[in-house]
Amino acid sequence: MLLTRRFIAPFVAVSRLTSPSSKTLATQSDAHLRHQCSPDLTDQQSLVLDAVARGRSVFITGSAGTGKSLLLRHAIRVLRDIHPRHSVFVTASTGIAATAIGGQTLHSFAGIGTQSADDANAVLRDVLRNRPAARRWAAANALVVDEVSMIDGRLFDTLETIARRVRHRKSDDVWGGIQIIASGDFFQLPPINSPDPEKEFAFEADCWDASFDLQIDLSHVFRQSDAKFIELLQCIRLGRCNPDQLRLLDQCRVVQEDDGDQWPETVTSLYPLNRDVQRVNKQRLEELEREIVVYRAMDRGKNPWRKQLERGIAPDVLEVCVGARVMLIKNLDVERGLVNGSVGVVTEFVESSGRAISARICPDQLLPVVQFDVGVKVAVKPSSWDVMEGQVVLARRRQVPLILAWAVSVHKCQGMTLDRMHADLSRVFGCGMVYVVLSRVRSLQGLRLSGFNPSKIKAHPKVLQFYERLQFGQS
Ligand SMILES: Nc1ncnc2c1ncn2[C@@H]1O[C@H](COP(=O)(O)OP(=O)(O)OP(=O)(O)O)[C@@H](O)[C@H]1O
Repeated sequence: MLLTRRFIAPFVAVSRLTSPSSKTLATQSDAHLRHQCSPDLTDQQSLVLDAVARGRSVFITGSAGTGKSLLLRHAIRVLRDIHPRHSVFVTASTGIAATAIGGQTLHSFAGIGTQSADDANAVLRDVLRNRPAARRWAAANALVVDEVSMIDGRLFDTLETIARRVRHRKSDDVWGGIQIIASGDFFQLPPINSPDPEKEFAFEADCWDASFDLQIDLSHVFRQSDAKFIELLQCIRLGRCNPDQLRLLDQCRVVQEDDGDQWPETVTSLYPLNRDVQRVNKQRLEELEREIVVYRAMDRGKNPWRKQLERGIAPDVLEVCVGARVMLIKNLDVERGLVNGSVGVVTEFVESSGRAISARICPDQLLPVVQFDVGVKVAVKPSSWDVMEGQVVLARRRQVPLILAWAVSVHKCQGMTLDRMHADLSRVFGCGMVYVVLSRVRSLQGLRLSGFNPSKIKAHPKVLQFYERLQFGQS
């Protein structure tokens, strides 16, 4: 399922690859593909990797859980194989998303800080004065942009203008010839404070269609397997639920004294606001009345990169005790089910052997042992989160990859898969948020709701139109 613009037949009529180097690129990529296209990937996912390996620019979209993030990781590997490594820049619209894929924010890559992109010429002047930023633009052969849905159309156009002007000696093409791989779902979280109502979304940018050889809407949902639940989520995504579907959601409502066994005691609650998350976790931790072990993140690097890490998923300070519900925030061992979002309970602390944990993170050098709900028990060692520019590590955070799991914020749960979840929707606002929340959980059986009101299921009309256009182009 794909929209074609310059992508008329497989890899025909693509105007970008006319440079002498393009043949080399194709040969390298063919060899690469035989190696990379794992049989586990769907046809659509393989098609994307094939296009990426052939130097095409691709927009990857799809419902929650269709494998966009997994595919993007594969695509980054392909890009690093086909281009000189220092010329591949991995970015995302937010610090959390950027840190999750080992990149930097799009703003910091571009050298535009967080200022408004209203005046492309003024921004361009700033970028040209900012030598490291101008060098990055000049050096880039490929630019990855994750969570592109959170970038507004005016900024997208401004970035394209910067790329073309900085690189005019290299290429007059769109984005100055940079291969763009963007990923995101416009039905999920929208841009914040878009300055121009005509260009609220990136797909409204003048250069949007010209930017991509292939725009693909991934259709196979992996996170859920129950067809009824998948259909319900699709309807929520589109902002249209029928009465039968609303009844299904109604059955998930939390009733007082409900589910006496383990609901909602051991279940993660999702809240839109951070202050609710902190309040619930603090209260539950205190109720345990056990000795608390503190883990402080160990950072290196300068600002603004350090700041990006501080805004990321790994906490500055993690406080846990025996009995605390915790959630993994990294994929530790996918085969054993220890993935981003796996939850469990801290059962004990053990002294680390060797240098498994720095005294700067935990003076007593204790590791938390977690009994995960998937049945695996492990002593969790610190992990690293990097801010990368090309191949260079700009900043690094080391921390134990856990957060308290009684409550998690909607923004932090992006990309997570949860077996059981209680969602408090009373403070949900805007389009897409109900969908983001509900699409984290694997099954309807694992879902409990409070504060739900059908009027909160909303999709933006422009987004609906854009996806209709995608479907139309794909038919
Ligand atoms: N081809 C595949 N075969 C098996 N599992 C897959 C495949 N592609 C993705 N998955 C799995 O599906 C789950 C969801 O994938 P992923 O997180 O990449 O989806 P996503 O589209 O980025 O979701 P979201 O929009 O919610 O962030 C993950 O557990 C991932 O490993």
